[in-house]
Amino acid sequence: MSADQTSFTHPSFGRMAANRVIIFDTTLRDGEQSPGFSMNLAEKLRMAEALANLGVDVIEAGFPVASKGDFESVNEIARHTKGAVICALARSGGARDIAAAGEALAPAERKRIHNFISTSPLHMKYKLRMEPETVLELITSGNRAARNLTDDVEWSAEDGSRTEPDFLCRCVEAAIKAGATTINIPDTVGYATPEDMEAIFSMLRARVPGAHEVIFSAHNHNDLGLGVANTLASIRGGARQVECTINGIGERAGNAALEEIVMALRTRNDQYPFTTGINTTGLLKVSRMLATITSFDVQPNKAIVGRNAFAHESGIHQDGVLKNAATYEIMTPESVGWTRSALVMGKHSGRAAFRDKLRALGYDNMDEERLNDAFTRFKDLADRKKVVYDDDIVALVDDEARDHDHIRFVSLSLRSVSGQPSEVELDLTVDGKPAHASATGNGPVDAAFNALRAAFAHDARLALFSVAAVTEGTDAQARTTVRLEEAGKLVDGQGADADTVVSAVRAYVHALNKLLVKRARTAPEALSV
Ligand SMILES: CC(=O)SCCNC(=O)CCNC(=O)[C@H](O)C(C)(C)COP(=O)(O)OP(=O)(O)OC[C@H]1O[C@@H](n2cnc3c(N)ncnc32)[C@H](O)[C@@H]1OP(=O)(O)O
Ligand SMILES: CC(C)C(=O)C(=O)O
Repeated sequence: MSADQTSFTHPSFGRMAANRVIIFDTTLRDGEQSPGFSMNLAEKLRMAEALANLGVDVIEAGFPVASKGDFESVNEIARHTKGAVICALARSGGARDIAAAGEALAPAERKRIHNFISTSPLHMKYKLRMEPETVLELITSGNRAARNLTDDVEWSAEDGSRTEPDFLCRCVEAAIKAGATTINIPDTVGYATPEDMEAIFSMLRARVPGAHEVIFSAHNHNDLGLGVANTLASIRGGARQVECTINGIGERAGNAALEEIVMALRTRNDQYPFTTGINTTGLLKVSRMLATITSFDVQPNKAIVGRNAFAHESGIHQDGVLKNAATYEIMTPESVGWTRSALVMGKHSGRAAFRDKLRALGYDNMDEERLNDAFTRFKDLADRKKVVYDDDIVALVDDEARDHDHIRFVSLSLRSVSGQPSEVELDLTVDGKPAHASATGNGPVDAAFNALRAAFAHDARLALFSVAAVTEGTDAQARTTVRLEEAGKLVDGQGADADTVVSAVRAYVHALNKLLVKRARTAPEALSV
């Protein structure tokens, strides 16, 4: 079919608009071939159902001659999975392969036999050890045999991108004459460039007799990271079927990723005025299903489905997204199945995101001074902690949000050598005036509390001291509680900091402030001691 035709007729799809691109998913065949990604029958059936529900046009279910398990998988998927064409792979020169494919596909509503053979000089000489004329003969015999079993026949020129152009044209012509209705040109080893792939399809459509009667297909691998780019270029050259896998899994560096191709066509429809049948809001769910089944998660920065794909940490980006998401998002997260963008609070975050996070956590009306103090502490914490969780922010904001701040913690320095008394230098402000003290003690917390007594004399008794982690991980903040008892009154103070000693001092200062407030309520002149 030519790219400028108004429509084309396909044995399995009937009449299709010229701008419709057929999505051929090979997650269960090429994807499953790659080391560590094998799936059992139940898993393949679940994936096949998910792919059909996603709107994939063709599901390549396996290579039936490879094993009884592969045969059974193709056969069961053919029996149970509705809504998509079910496809099976076979070698062009393998009569048993093609017969096995036909038998395995028998229950399918719509079936495709996909046969292939290498056509590049390297593959013919060293792998097949066949002369080109023999390969041409097998192309003819293989496609005839497949066409006797189904009208929907695909033929692939394995290593097609490294095949001599004249010979490739001869092979494609032979395949079409023998009954192939889809011609697939794989960049089997991921060697091609976008320019190569566009030129190959343009050449074939211009030179091969009968080219306008078939659908051209691209199958690109990602060894140079060009799988998706080469696929788009193939479409520009006239391909109207693309072969791809979920999460880009496949041999070696994988295949072109389905989610990336589909969203590239959708997002850059200005340059690629093509449609697919994919329900894009289902992309993340299918991606995660595959990751769960194979126990291989995608990398965080994986396009479309990686956990960072719609996550923003840097303050300038967060500020931009809060003002207008389109400043840093070229598609909506919801369009691919995320519920929302994520503003990740970390050392690169700014005030705009911090304020937005506080609102989300229920701190709507913090005054600017306290917010700035809390933000400063947040940034210090973020410099020390790999991930700052909401609980961390709640803990440190609660510290800053307290009304009673006659005494405020400023800084602490600690010298602690095992077997020797710990030494602490402590700086506070008391009603805005600086207060400094140093002290020693049996351990850093004891020394810190002794320094507190020296900086702000008081008689209260330490009734309780406890420490808990705010979140998981060794870099978690310590949440501490200090209970003071004075004249029968008990007060509890809380503190939080990644440094346990600082957290303890904050909790003690919080308790002291509460005591001072209690005194003020019972004897106003008793604020100072
Ligand atoms: C690019 C791709 O992803 S192609 C698909 C790759 N997938 C697989 O290989 C699926 C799993 N493979 C298998 O189970 C096996 O390789 C089988 C069942 C296909 C063949 O097994 P075996 O008969 O043991 O052959 P083996 O795997 O050792 O070698 C492959 C043979 O097929 C031949 N061959 C490869 N492609 C073709 C072809 N398109 N047409 C005819 N013969 C071919 C090779 O020349 C080799 O023949 P040789 O043994 O005479 O040298
Ligand atoms: C069999 C063909 C389509 C293939 O997987 C490849 O060449 O990469």
